[in-house]
Amino acid sequence: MRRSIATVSMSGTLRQKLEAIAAARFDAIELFENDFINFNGSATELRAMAADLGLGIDLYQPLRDFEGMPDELFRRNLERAERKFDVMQALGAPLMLVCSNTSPQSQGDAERSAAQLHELAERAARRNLRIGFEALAWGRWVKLYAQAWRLVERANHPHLGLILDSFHTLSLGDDPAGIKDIPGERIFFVQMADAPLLAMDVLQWARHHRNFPGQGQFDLENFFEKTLLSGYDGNLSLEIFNDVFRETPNRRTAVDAMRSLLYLESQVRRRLERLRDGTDQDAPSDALREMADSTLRRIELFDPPDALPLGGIAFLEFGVDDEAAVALGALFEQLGFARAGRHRSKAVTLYRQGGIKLIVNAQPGSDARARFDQQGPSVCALGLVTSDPARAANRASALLSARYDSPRGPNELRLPAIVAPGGTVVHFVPGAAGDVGGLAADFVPEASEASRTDAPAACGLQAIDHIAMGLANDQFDTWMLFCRAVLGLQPGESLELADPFGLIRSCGLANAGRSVRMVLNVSLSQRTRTARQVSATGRSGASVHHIALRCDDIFAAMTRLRANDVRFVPISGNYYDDLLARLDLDEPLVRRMQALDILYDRSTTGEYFHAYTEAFADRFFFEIVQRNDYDGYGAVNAPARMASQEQGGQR
Ligand SMILES: O=C(O)c1ccc(O)c(O)c1
Ligand SMILES: [Mg+2]
Repeated sequence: MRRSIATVSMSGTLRQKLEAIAAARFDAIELFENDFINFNGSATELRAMAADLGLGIDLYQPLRDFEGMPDELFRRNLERAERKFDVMQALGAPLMLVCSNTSPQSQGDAERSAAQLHELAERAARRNLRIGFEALAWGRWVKLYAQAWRLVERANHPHLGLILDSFHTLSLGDDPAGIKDIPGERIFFVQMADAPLLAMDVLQWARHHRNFPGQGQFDLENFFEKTLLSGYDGNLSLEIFNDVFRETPNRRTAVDAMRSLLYLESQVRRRLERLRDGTDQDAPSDALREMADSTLRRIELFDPPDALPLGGIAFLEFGVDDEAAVALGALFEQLGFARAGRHRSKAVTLYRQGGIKLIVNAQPGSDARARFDQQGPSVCALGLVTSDPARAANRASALLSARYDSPRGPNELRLPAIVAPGGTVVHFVPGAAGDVGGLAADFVPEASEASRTDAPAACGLQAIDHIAMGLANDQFDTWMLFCRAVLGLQPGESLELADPFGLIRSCGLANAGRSVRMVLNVSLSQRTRTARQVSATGRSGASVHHIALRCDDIFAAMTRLRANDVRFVPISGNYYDDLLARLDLDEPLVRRMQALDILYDRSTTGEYFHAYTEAFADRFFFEIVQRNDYDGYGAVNAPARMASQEQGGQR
């Protein structure tokens, strides 16, 4: 299958788009007509430019408002088409996309529409070109792929075929199951687009909010599987109209685009293998198993190493300078962390409590220190536990993440590591290497620690429950795809939360075992605290915004943390009165929460107690959580937290 992308999907001039698309190793483009019309060169020049970059121009699109027109308009349409055929021949583009008519002048007479499409295909055939007909979800008469296919069948011309676009099918809630019964060779092109589920006018949704497979909520794996089962083996293409992509640096967009296709292919490959092997939930018929088998033989779908189960967040590493190292170390001790060791050769300190490991890195010349210089104190790296770190890194590389190689001192452990979008380093840590995840070797206990009389007592914090990222608007989709494709996390629901100065969009992701959780937060306003923290990251556009630490008894933990003078975000008394009004809770329990600024949420399965520390250096803060069979992140309480942070005051 040739992997391709429509030029409308990214920012830049046409030349810049093509360069980014080629750099991400696409085979071809769909040339969006406006990009050509506004190009300051001829079709021949564009053809040469694409060829130099190794890109085919596989589709010219779209020709609008064609089928079902009154005779006079039909004649004009044919003239228009002939001129576009001239352009296509000069471009070397073999296929034209005709989208279903949206004009009020079009007539719903299928015979007329089929005859007109036949004539168009006949004209195309004379030039050895082909026509693909696509149902737009808002077409006047043709909205569904089945309707488009009926017209194509009726027109009955070998140079006329069907074009599928997942957006139009899935936005209308139509079932793609019927696609597998269409002869694959009559499907001339396939466009893949995902989208968040939004209750809005379908045209606005389609023109502004599409995104790449794996970034939205459509079931594209099912759609693509059905397409492949038809026997189709043409282009796998992306056609994404998205307001944010129009301004996102196009090199990143192109890499996201390719990653989304590689991920989709690999997921569908596994689905087809399960279908072939009969290991799917519903027992497939022999015929279906046979179809899956022949599809897998016919098409080389991408086959990266499988995502490995993750076993937790092994550590977080903070980039600081000497001064911030002291301040952050002091905060960690207040939080009940013990200084567990100093790095053999670097200005790096390890803090531990329960199963949590926090590393403070102030080593001059290190990448951590460079991150501090750019952004102030921040999480520069994290470790994820997996049984096979090399394999996890190989999957990440296969899915286009860059490798990270740290400079290594004598006898130091080097963990396979990759770079997450925006520069945070993700190390893969072997689960088997003891409870320090193999890090122990790098750190030596400080002799003075053992004899310290002021060493902090633990506060009962056991594990890193989740980390929340603050993201620039154009990083959200990039991170969503990274978390799903590279790390194998699955998203929960996407929510909008009210900060006093704007809305925050928030989506949690977790692994199947729920030992690794990430929350992606993006500010839709420039004025929220999240937005200010994100802008402090400069071009990176992504940084850890808070770190949630889990305990088994939050009342005991909070009492100790308070005794250590940890400063928490104060919560309004009105919040607790509202809790009592909303939920059937014990008043003494609520008053105990109030005394400790503990927030509360309940789901059908369980309960969540949580509290927030004041921010460190206005960059990130900690959340103390207790989870009782609860799977969310207390999002209903985020507005209370954000309002309190803005109103100031402390306890
Ligand atoms: O929004 C549109 O006009 C439009 C054009 C061409 C397409 O392939 C499509 O899916 C939508
Ligand atoms: Mg389309």
